[in-house]
Amino acid sequence: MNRRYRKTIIAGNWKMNKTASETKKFAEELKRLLPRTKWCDIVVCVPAVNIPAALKAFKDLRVSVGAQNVFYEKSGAYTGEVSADMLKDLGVKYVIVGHSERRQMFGETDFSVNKKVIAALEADLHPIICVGETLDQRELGVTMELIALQVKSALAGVPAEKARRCVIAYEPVWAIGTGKTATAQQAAEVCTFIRATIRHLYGARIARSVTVQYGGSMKPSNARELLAELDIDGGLIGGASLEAEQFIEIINAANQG
Ligand SMILES: O=C[C@H](O)COP(=O)(O)O
Repeated sequence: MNRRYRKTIIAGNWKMNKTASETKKFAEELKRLLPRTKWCDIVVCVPAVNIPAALKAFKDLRVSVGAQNVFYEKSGAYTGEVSADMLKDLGVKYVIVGHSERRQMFGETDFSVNKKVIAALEADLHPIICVGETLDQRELGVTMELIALQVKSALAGVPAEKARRCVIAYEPVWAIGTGKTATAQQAAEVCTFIRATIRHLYGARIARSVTVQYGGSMKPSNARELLAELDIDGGLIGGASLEAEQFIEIINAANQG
């Protein structure tokens, strides 16, 4: 089975939720519930201001801490921004790039996503690159073209040895925070297409090793079915990652997949 070539990653995206003390409380609950053996990697992407608290709280749990955004310049007059080197220096391992909320509300484009991916990789971070279509785009029948464009743009100029460190998260915009999940078949179809796009860019060996996640209303009740699909190597989870018990159920589903 090809999955042995790549990591299964269950990543929580807390978005703009939880204070530093709530982060500590969550880590304590997670510690109590965490299975002894974990086949999947676990990541929690917290608000930037809570990264030090999260690193401290998750230190002994083998849970990696991720950021939700990064700026592509190394340093300078960019008020409010955080560089990849700053994240790396703190001990962050993953960073979400191009989430649809950032594309829709904060003017993120395929061009800035590409610059952020390159900056993250230069700092030895693992970018979690989000791609996904809106409902209009799905209904117009242009999902695959759009996904190919987003994947190719994000990886433009990224050499093969760095591409294998990227994670791609397929997040249909219509399924984010709506309670509507893509069916396992819909999600798998796009995740397989993402892998084919990577194969086209970098060849079969790299395509086999890149983790492709699904995100969009993933929860305990649908995680097992989604994660059973061979080309879905984990999840990027919003709402259900805020409750330790639900997050653990998804981790357990990945462990059994
Ligand atoms: O990054 C996570 C996604 O936006 C999914 O969020 P959700 O699980 O709340 O739908």
